[in-house]
Amino acid sequence: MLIYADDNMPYAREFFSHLGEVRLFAGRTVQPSELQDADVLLVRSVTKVNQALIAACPQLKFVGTATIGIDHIDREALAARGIGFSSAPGCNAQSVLEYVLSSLFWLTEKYQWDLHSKTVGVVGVGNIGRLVVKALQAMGLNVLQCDPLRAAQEPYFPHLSLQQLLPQVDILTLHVPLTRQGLWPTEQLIGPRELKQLKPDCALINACRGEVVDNQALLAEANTGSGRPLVLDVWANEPDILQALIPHCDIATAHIAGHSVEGKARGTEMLYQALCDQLGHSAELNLTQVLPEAQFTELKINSNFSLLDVQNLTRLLYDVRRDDALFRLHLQHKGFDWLRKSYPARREYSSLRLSGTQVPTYLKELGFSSQ
Ligand SMILES: NC(=O)c1ccc[n+]([C@@H]2O[C@H](COP(=O)([O-])OP(=O)(O)OC[C@H]3O[C@@H](n4cnc5c(N)ncnc54)[C@H](O)[C@@H]3O)[C@@H](O)[C@H]2O)c1
Ligand SMILES: O=C(O)[C@H](O)[C@H](O)COP(=O)(O)O
Repeated sequence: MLIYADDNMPYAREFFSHLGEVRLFAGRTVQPSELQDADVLLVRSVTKVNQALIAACPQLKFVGTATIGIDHIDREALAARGIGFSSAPGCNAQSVLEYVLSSLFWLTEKYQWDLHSKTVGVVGVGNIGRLVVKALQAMGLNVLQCDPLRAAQEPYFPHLSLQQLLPQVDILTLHVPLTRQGLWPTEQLIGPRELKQLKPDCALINACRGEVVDNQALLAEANTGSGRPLVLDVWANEPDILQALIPHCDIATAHIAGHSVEGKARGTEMLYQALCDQLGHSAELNLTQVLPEAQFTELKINSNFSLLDVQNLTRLLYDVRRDDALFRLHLQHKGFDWLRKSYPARREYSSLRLSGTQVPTYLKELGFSSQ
């Protein structure tokens, strides 16, 4: 069996070699003709699995994407050929939460906010949005939620429409999939009209998909001197992004919010399990067997630890300013995809075990583990 895997998919050989021959390919630039003898195709978000690619692979039996987003996959075309499919729902949700928290803590310091007096709007309350809501509420922030699909199914879900939510929030964070059809499409969900509905100083965080926000509208607003705090991990038309937006961003990164060591490895593991299920094999390897030891693993929390110390604690694991600095330094010469490919390791909060008799509950809600 020939298994083709994106060369940016960690541990692909470790997980899949006992099932077949693993060959690696460059995800962004691969041509369908390079994959024509594939039985299994394992991609990330940069490979478009469309009709042309599927037609070029007559033996294809399984396609997996080690990502949460599936807007690059033509699932109807896969189903029409009876090709098995799996994505990796939730694999990097914690990683995105940590990106959002680090960004919020930095904005708080930069603008000297009283974070706990802020109201945060979370749009899209699925795997990631739920973690964000839980973490912010645990720290005592006021959180408003917008998710019409959940509202339609869950009578007690505290949904506000986008129009109700926008004028009320001080920080808006987006966690929707990119969709172009259906009752609630998200392409350009935030455009000129929505920007006007926001408070002028409401911060905007986009770590879902670039096309969910009208990038030209953001630039037009920024060029008026609006000064709206901006955190952009994702951009319209990656990797050829609207570079004029970068100087207006407080944090600008290369679509790496989900790229923690655990987040990427979990994606590979989820595909491995899905392929084993399809083949009727039992899995021989799991995540804990492949993850390297973290550089530090234990920290004692004393009784005088307070909410004000959370920022310093989280910075031990991840400070988004590192990724912002790399982006501004290297984007021009090395490019968007180089930044993603050579992403330095970052471990999730759970890699640090907190000890002490009084580890606050909110730290567990943020994803830290305790003894
Ligand atoms: N930047 C990154 O590295 C990164 C990492 C992971 C995921 N993502 C993106 O984040 C998205 C969300 O991830 P997730 O795991 O939470 O997905 P999910 O499918 O679990 O949740 C998405 C939620 O959005 C809701 N939704 C859909 N349309 C909506 C609309 N018009 N308005 C409000 N809510 C709407 C859905 O009902 C769902 O609850 C992914 O689809 C992916 O594109 C980005
Ligand atoms: O949808 C996702 O899971 C994320 O956007 C993912 O982290 C994107 O990373 P890529 O697959 O492009 O490496």
